[in-house]
Amino acid sequence: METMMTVVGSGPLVSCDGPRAAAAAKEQTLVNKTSSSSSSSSSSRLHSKFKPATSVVPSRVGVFWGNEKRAWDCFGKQFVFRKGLKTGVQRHPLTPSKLAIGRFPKGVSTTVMELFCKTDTEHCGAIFEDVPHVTDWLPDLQTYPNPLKFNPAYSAVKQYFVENDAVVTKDAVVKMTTPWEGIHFRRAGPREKIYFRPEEVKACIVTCGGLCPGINTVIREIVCSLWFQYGVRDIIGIVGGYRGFYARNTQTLNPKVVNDIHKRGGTILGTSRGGHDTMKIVDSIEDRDINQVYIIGGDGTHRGADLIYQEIKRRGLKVAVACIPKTIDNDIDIIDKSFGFDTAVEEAQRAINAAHVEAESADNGIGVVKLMGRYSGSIALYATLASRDVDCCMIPEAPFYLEGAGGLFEFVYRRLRENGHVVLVVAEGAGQDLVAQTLESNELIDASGNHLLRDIGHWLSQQMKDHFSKLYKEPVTLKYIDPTYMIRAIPGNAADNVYCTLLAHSVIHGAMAGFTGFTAGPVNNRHCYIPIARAVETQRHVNVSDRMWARLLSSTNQPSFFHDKDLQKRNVMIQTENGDEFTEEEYETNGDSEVNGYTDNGSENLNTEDAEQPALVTTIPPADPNVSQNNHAP
Ligand SMILES: Nc1ncnc2c1ncn2[C@@H]1O[C@H](COP(=O)(O)OP(=O)(O)O)[C@@H](O)[C@H]1O
Ligand SMILES: O=P(O)(O)OC[C@H]1O[C@](O)(COP(=O)(O)O)[C@@H](O)[C@@H]1O
Ligand SMILES: [Mg+2]
Repeated sequence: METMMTVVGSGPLVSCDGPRAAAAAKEQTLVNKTSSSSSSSSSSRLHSKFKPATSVVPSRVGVFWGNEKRAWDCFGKQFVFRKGLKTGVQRHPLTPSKLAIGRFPKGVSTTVMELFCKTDTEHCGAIFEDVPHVTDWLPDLQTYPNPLKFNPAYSAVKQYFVENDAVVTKDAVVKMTTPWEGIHFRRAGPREKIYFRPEEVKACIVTCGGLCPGINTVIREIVCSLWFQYGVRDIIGIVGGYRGFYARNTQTLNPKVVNDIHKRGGTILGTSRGGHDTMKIVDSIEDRDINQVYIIGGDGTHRGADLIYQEIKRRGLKVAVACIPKTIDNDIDIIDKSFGFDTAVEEAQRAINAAHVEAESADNGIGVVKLMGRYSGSIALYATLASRDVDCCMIPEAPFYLEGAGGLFEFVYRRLRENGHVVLVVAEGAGQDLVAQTLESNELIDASGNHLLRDIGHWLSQQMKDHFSKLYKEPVTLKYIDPTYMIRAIPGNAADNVYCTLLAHSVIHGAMAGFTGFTAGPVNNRHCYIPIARAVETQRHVNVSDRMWARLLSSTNQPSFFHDKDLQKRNVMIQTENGDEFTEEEYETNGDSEVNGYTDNGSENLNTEDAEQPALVTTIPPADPNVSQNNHAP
């Protein structure tokens, strides 16, 4: 490796005092110019010995990376690809998409290693899903010392810089016998060397898709961190989402402009759906000499960002593309949780509280609250668990039905009888199949191509009113609350603001270090860089077969709405008017399958004129204060 020391103009920004500062300032003016990226590209940064804390298998532990045909080891001379790297076979064009951290016996041959690397699932070890780096297509880029080294705020921090071979495991829980297995991501954080001279950086920020609490905080912290930590002075905002790249003027951003924007909801840059035109966007990036693109958005935005990154790579530009996952629905996989989610759940409490107060104050009060969640019921789940006032929570992942044994009507009837009121939370994507049965098919999409959902909250409320007014003499009092936009159009809370700050720091450190095509977020509470495409490969859903959903079910005691008839027969306890309890099966065997106005074929025995002797409860009896079927006070 050849290293040239070149004197450049004034250093970035940081002022320090004393002899250490003088030395630091001197060092700051030196640029470490490497003629080859073999020591600076992300591949070589991973050349370190990987040792387990305790050696559970008497084997050698190493780091190698490979694709389907080849494998490189990082410390054994016997492996030919090590030699290949030295002679200049850079990561490019043999860029492996994945890097495996493996364990293999001493003296193992290359052939065996190749076998190990054939598939990701081989027992050779863990998978490292690395992010791209600008040196993948520009191998001879210069590096520069990270100015944070001279920043008094950070220089005191021991081991401030993140080791280049630091990875974070996706699965925190591992087996003792195979602790290395599983997927790993590159740990986020500042690197000792950077690939952009701060004076040359022209950064832009764009926000796309729906709103989310905390977007302004992310914008603020990207601007302030670039400015104060790295000395970047040229930062612009792209106005109005992706289409702003080619259809709108830009906005100059500096710490003064963004000073108090974190106290406001929304995004000061504006946002939009649709309008993604990869070529026009990359043309605009080139024309404006932008070399760092920060994109804040959800799954759709990430798909668009990946196309931008691919086109930038195809054109061979020195431009870093970095995303910050934004989704109120918390539906981006891999990362622990998206920013703004906590704030949204907290705000949802206000709506649930209101529904509860209204329901409690009325005779046979029913409160219905609709919360956001297109395909993921995370907000509804967490808001329900947090509240304890909710009797039943319905989410897209858990189908439910209204009529018949084990259905929602029956459940609501029981809760009214027991508690005098009932509170329902429904995620916007829940029960779409049910709504579709009664409303005309109306396949509408928004400008981004997202399906527009039917209004389950309104539909459900109407169904409840119709059902209970037909069935009982006393009608129910139903209040429907739709706080949809209120929970996302607010500023982030304290915890989300701190989280947004960390996200902003993660992305700027990554971009300055030359990484690109990545999104950032915490995995097991450690911030990581994740390839953009990987982050949206799968969508996060509430897993109704895991313990979190079970916790909700046990907290509300709501029906699980299993369709399996046998399961229902085993689990559904039927209570007769005189208080006797039977399983549905026993009840059927006894020849009387009608309970509380419900028949076993799922249809109500309505109090209509042609029903000869309706065995109905025609009024909802007063609440019994000693009976409560859920875990909250009646
Ligand atoms: N598959 C895609 N390819 C390219 N751009 C996309 C894609 N999906 C969405 N986009 C763009 O991303 C932006 C935001 O997408 P959208 O789905 O509305 O919100 P979100 O990113 O929050 O999911 C829009 O400008 C849209 O045109
Ligand atoms: O009315 P809009 O802006 O299209 O937003 C509605 C949708 O936005 C969401 O909040 C999700 O938006 P994103 O995909 O942009 O994160 C959904 O919950 C909801 O269906
Ligand atoms: Mg989306």
